[in-house]
This record gives sequence, C-alpha cells and structure tokens, in this order.
Amino acid sequence: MAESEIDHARLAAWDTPALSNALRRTPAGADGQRYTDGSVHRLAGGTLVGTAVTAAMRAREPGEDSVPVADLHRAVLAVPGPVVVVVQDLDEVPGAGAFLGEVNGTLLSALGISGFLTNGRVRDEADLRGMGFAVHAAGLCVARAHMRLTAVGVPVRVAGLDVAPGDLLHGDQHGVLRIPVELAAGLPDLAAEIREEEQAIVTWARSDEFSPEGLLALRRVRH
Ligand SMILES: O=C([O-])CC(=O)C(=O)O
Ligand SMILES: [Mg+2]
Repeated sequence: MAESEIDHARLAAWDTPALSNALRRTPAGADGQRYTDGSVHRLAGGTLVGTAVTAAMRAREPGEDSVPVADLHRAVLAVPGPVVVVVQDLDEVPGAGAFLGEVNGTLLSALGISGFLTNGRVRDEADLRGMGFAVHAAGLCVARAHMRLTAVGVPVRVAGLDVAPGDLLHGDQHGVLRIPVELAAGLPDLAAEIREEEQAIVTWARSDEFSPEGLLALRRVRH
C-alpha cells in the first residue's frame, strides 16, 4: 500500500495497545513488533500518527559536523501526509542539549507535524504543551549546549526502535509503535474484533452473572 493511501485518522482512533494486539493477528505476530522501550515518555500532546522524517544530532561537545535545520524542514515538506519527526541524539550520554524547544517546535508546528520522538531531551516545556503535536522524549533539559543536527534522512535508533525515513509510526501515552505499511489497512478491523472479544470478558466480570467458581470452571488460559 502506498503511504498516501493510509487512513491516518482511522489509525489515530485506536491506542497503541489495541494496534499491537491487532498486529499479533498478522504475520508480524508478537515477535515481529517494534516499539519504544519505555526510556522515552510522552511529555506533550495526544496521539501521533504519521510518516517518519529522521535526523541525528549532537550537543555535548562542539563540532564542525552540522547540517542546516532547513534540510529537516525540506524533508518534512516533502512528505504528503502527516509527519513524525524522529531525532536520534548520538551523544554517548544523550540529553546534554535540546533540539526541540519553543522555537524549533513552533516552526515544526507551522509545518503541521503530528509528532516528535527523540531519545534525547527537550526544553521550553510549557510552550511544547501548546504546540498541537505529540512530544516523546527521555525528559527535559536546561540547555542548548552545542546542539546541532548532524544528518537528516538517515536510519536512526531511538529508545530501542529502529526508524527509517518513510516508516509509519503510531504513538500515545504507552509509547511509539512502528506499523508495517502493508499491514496498516487491516489493523482497525482486527482491533475492533479483539476489542469485542475482550469486552465480552470485561462485561461478564462486572456483571451479576460473574462468580469466582464460574471463572475457575472456565480454566482460562490467556486472561
Ligand atoms: O535552542 C534551541 O534550538 C532549542 C530551543 O530551546 C528552541 O527551539 O526554542
Ligand atoms: Mg528555546
């Protein structure tokens, strides 16, 4: 499926656990899923869905290896649909300085991005909460330090998740999930099917029909 045919709004109506459950029923299975490892958290915004535009940065030490931020802006504008900007902080100990703050955030907001993900840190927190896009990062930091982008449009690894330019990402308060583009169209229906199955159990557990003996008699394996 072409990226332009993906129904982002339909995916955004689901949370990451539901889409992960749905992916289990595809060839991806339980082992073929790729998602952030919990070392980053959502600091602002709601659900993100979009195509990855990637970059790398460094901040701890000075260097002559910078590329213009305009390269990132151009890459964002080259994607027809919603974009998730993914920035890998390459420093051995990431987080010395922030790429994302009020100014870079406002520019990316003006370009209409859906989300931002980094293994590094961000700043100007109060401003970021009003940007209208989701921010996932390892945390906050004070300084800019020697922050510069060192590459745009390269494969990156952020919070254990490998991301290539063009990958489809979905994220919420649980983390960020990479969705194989060829499986995207089928996921909402699978998620709905699973929710129905799960809600049957939940509804029973909350009902007057429920009894501990009844539960044991079912000898349930999964839930
Ligand atoms: O200094 C930077 O580039 C990061 C920052 O605080 C901002 O974008 O406002
Ligand atoms: Mg700032």
